[in-house]
Amino acid sequence: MAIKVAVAGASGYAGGEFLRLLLGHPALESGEMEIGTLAAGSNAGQPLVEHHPHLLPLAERVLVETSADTLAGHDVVVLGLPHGHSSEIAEQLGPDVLVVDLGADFRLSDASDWEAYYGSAHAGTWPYGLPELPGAREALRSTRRIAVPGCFPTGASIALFPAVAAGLVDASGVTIVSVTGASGAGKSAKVPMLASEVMGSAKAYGVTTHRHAPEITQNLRAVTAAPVSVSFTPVLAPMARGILTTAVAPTTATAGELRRVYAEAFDHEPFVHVLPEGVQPMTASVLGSNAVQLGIEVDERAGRAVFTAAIDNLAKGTAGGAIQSMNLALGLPETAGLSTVGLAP
Ligand SMILES: NC(=O)C1=CN([C@@H]2O[C@H](COP(=O)(O)OP(=O)(O)OC[C@H]3O[C@@H](n4cnc5c(N)ncnc54)[C@H](OP(=O)(O)O)[C@@H]3O)[C@@H](O)[C@H]2O)C=CC1
Ligand SMILES: CC(=O)N[C@@H](CCC(=O)OP(=O)(O)O)C(=O)O
Repeated sequence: MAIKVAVAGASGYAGGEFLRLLLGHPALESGEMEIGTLAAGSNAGQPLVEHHPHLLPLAERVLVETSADTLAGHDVVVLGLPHGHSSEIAEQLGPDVLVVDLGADFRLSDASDWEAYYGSAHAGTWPYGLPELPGAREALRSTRRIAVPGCFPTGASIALFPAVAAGLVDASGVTIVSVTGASGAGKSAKVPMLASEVMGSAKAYGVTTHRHAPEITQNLRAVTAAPVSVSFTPVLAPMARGILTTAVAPTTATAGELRRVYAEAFDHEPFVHVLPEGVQPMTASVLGSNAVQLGIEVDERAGRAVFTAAIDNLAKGTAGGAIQSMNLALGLPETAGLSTVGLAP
């Protein structure tokens, strides 16, 4: 019997990217996997391709409403819904169903962090879909519930955790600035995402308040007993996709010491590529792929380590990361359906 996959939020950016990647998945091509229900909210009843003209192999598919009934009878249910909508649906799906939540509902373990940043009751915590973090891959192999990380925490956590775990940076003084494309806000975003407002300008937002600060902090606290304090600022830039994160922390380590620790952490990781000294990542190099490109430098005059990370927010930052974790949970090759080569220039 083929593994049947349903996608809720299929008309959205994250759901659409999940489907694009799934269409190239070898299990789909071999018939081991099939695409079942494609669900939406207010756009239920419309053809999928009206929202995703690039998904032509699914040209016959019509979006249905999102409910426990329409999502029943699947082996995998992917939820690409706005925050706060996943737990009600997930509760109604059986424990044997693999539920992959692209939203934030189950990422944070501290209920008070959730309440402070999201302003609602905490739904719970699921295994975190970032296999590169220590211990995460093993947990994902045996789970039926996956909380896919936020796009900013994906790049920032990968950029920082080896240095923090090895005690090579002062984790109480981490400053992160991430430049992001507009698709991170979802297709429903209007002002200030109109092309006329995004093109030709860059602007910081969520300064001191962004909800990904506690998620990044949680990921770093998981690898060290030392104090962790993170300042996080996102910057919206005129591009459709991509995130370039710059993470800076005090250090007395040399670049060589840092590079040895990062080689140990990532030499065997299929999607994380540490670039040679002096070479900086760029978002174009990872677009459409599941790759993370990392730069590692030490500013000796300032006593700071400077880590840079490029990801595609919709690929490794959401749908690609989701497929990587889904593969692990289904016992499929972790890299199936995922490219490591981006679209540059
Ligand atoms: N965009 C990104 O880079 C990232 C997104 N995510 C997360 O993925 C999730 C989806 O984001 P994204 O795709 O960008 O958002 P979009 O706004 O592009 O899509 C939202 C989807 O949810 C559906 N939806 C909205 N309200 C309801 C409802 N009440 N009931 C059922 N379906 C509903 C929409 O359907 P309809 O078209 O009918 O309105 C649409 O399919 C969010 O939780 C987001 O935080 C995570 C990481 C990165
Ligand atoms: C440009 C832009 O608005 N980006 C979004 C990132 C969305 C995302 O990845 O994260 P969640 O899954 O936690 O919503 C933001 O800053 O809120």
